[in-house]
Amino acid sequence: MTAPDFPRAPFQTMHALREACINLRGPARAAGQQIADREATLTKPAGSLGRLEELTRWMGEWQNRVMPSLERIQVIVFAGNHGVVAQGVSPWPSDVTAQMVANFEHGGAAINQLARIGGARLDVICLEKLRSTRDFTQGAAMDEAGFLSAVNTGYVSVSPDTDLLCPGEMGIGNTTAASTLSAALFGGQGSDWAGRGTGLDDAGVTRKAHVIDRALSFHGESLRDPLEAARRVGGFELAAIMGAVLAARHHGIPVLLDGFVCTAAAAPLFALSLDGLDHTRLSHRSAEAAHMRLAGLLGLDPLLNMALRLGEASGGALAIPLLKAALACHEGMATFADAAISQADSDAT
Ligand SMILES: Cc1cc2ncn([C@H]3O[C@H](COP(=O)(O)O)[C@@H](O)[C@H]3O)c2cc1C
Ligand SMILES: O=C(O)c1cccnc1
Repeated sequence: MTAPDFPRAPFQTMHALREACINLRGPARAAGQQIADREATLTKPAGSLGRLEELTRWMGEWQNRVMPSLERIQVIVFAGNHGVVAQGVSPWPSDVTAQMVANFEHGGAAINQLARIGGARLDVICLEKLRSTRDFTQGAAMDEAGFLSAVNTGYVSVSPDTDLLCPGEMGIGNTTAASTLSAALFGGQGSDWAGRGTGLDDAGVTRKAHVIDRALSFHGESLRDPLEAARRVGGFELAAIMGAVLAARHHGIPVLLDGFVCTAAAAPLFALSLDGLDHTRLSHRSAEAAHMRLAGLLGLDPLLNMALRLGEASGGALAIPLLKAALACHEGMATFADAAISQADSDAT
């Protein structure tokens, strides 16, 4: 578990970042067609491996490979702290963020186990030495320099030769940032987006909803721009996730998004460009109530429904074996010709 050496920051200005979010490469349709053609020859009724078939095609189209690879998988957990914790939005103190980073480093967290099972490398990256953002009910969470630095850190943490990226986060208070950012991007009020996070009771959820409403009215029209919304009511680790997901797009790396916080962090890319998350799949449906509201708005259909509500990239890591299974079938199955199996009467299908 090592932090990579960082090359020069790719985005010096908000304008440069915005351009990079808008000028996106598309999928390699020719590779996808070849994958579909091979799939049709494999010894099974057409379409019978359901979403596994679609996942293979998706990986191949973004990797631009007729035979996709899952040799090099990167799980990256970005850690950051949140000034809005001062408003009583989490049952846990901000100190837990650093304590969990130490736990990641000692191999004791859920993500250590799940990344190992998935055969993935795990990087843990602390943003701003875990200095808190500004309380966004009273000002912008980040200034432009801090926001860009976090986006750049996320961007350069993705190795261009990675086959699959699973981004995740650790940051006490960050479900409030995710809810506020979701409301800023897609509308609605605090009560539409506030959930229990790490275990708030009903009174706590009501308080959290009011905090979100106060932030929305404080920032007002400035939230109309997705990057401004991410800077004003997001967080350092959310900005880094956005940077990492953008880097994956530029390098042709498919991405498994995690739960509510990770999905909200990536959502500005969709708000800036409707195809901005086409290289991602949603690994799972989080138990955080607003996750499915957000997923529906983004057009993302979760692969797993395991009632996880953890973060840390846990859902993404848990779904890696599904992708490996899809690939194993595509790669290893015999064709009808190889196995000398008669095919269905095409008039009857
Ligand atoms: C021990 C512990 C480990 C965690 N791992 C992820 N989270 C998750 O919970 C936090 C968000 O929830 P809220 O907004 O309610 O604070 C984030 O750190 C998230 O990654 C954890 C939380 C705790 C307490
Ligand atoms: O779904 C998530 O991302 C989530 C839910 C609860 C706590 N932390 C993260």
